[in-house]
This record gives sequence, C-alpha cells and structure tokens, in this order.
Amino acid sequence: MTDADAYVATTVNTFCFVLYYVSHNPNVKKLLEEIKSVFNDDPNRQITIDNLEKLNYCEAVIKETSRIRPIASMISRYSSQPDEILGYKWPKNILFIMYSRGINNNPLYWKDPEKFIPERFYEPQEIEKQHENSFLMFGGGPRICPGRKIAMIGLKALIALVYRKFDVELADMQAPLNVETSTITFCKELNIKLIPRELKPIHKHDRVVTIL
Ligand code: HEM
Repeated sequence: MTDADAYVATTVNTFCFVLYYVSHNPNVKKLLEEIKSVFNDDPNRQITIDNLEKLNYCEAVIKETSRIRPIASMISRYSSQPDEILGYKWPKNILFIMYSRGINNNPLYWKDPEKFIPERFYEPQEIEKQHENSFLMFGGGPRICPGRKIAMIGLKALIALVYRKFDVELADMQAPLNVETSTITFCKELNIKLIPRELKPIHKHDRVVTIL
C-alpha cells in the first residue's frame, strides 16, 4: 500500500463510519453547532488550519467512532529478544497480534463501551480518566501511525465541508454497517441522503453593504 493509498483507504473508511454513527446519535447537534460557530455560519468560508484546530468536538466524534469501529482492528509486533509476558516465557522472533478493537471496547477500560459518547474525548475530566493504551486508533509506541496528524486534518476538513452545507441521513436507519475486514476494515457500502440546507436569506442590511 502506498502512502496515497493509505491516505484514501484509511480516511474514506473512517469518514463512512463517522457518517453512520453520527446519523444514529443525537450528539450530532453539538457537532453542527461547533461547525457553524467555527465557520461563522458561512458555508463557503475558506477552511484554514486555525479553523480545523478549533473543531475539538469534531475530533472527539472521529475518535469515538474509531474507538467503537477502528479501521485497523489489530496491531502486530515481533519480539526482538526473549521476554516474559503475563507469566509466560517467550523466545525471540514471536509475532504478537494485539486485538486493538477489543481493547478499545473493553468494559474494564470504558464504561458502556457499546455507547457512542464523544464526550469521552471532549470533557477534560473524561480524558483524564482514560487508561494508558486503552485507545489504539493510531497504534502506539515508536511505530505509531506517522500519518495521524494529516489524517485528522483531512477527516475534520471533510466532515466540515459536508455538514456545513448538508444534512446527512442514512437511507436505511435499520441497516447495519456493511463492512469487510482484511488488513483494514472497509465500508463496503453506505447509502446516505444529502439534503442541502436552505441558503441563508439575504437581509436588507447585507444588500446595502453589497451595493456600497
Ligand atoms: C484515519 C486514518 C488512519 C488510521 C486510523 C491509521 C491507523 C494506523 C495504525 C493503527 C497503524 C499501526 C501503528 C502501530 O503498529 O502501532 C498505522 C501505521 C501506519 N500508517 Fe496509518 N492510519 C491512518 C492514516 C494514515 C495516513 C493518512 C498515512 C500516510 C499519509 C498513514 C501511514 C501509515 C504508515 C506509513 C504506517 C506504518 C508505520 C510503521 O510501521 O512504522 N496512515 N496507521
């Protein structure tokens, strides 16, 4: 997989999962309010890095989506030397596969793990409660995903571009996510309705300003 493929495959599939979970959850209101306020209620305003950095609730939505449904369900490492883990002795060159999706959804680390609650990644007191390495969206340690910052920028921009102009509804609210898992989990199909928001009415005052 090239870096370009990694960018498209990871970002696009995470984006589909965001659309799915946001459509199923009323917290969407908070996301829309944040987007509206950061872009000054202007759906055509140019997107800047400063704007994207202010989209903290949007970032929490992306993280909560990836906690419940990470595109990378597993992370692997070879042992470079013999070690003892959980009382078992392991020789070197053993392939360890960590089920990150299981860790992300483990009730030992997350209260009501099946519930979509972006506040887990938004409220400082909730963030403080998190156990180390209990959220592995981008892996961890020296081999942590080097594309994580650009991925977050791309996802936030995509979410802002769509939600500031359209209401998004799933074509079938009963349909489960249609996915296929190999190295990453792909969203095979997601049918949505994009409903353009009404254009902002032009006020008298705006017209005067335009003519001047
Ligand atoms: C939502 C988007 C993305 C997610 C969820 C994601 C997730 C991951 C995960 C879980 C790993 C394994 C980390 C580990 O073993 O500890 C990884 C590795 C990697 N990712 Fe990403 N990734 C994303 C986007 C990107 C993008 C946009 C790029 C490149 C522009 C990228 C490039 C890479 C590379 C090169 C590695 C291998 C790093 C190494 O083995 O040293 N990723 N990613």
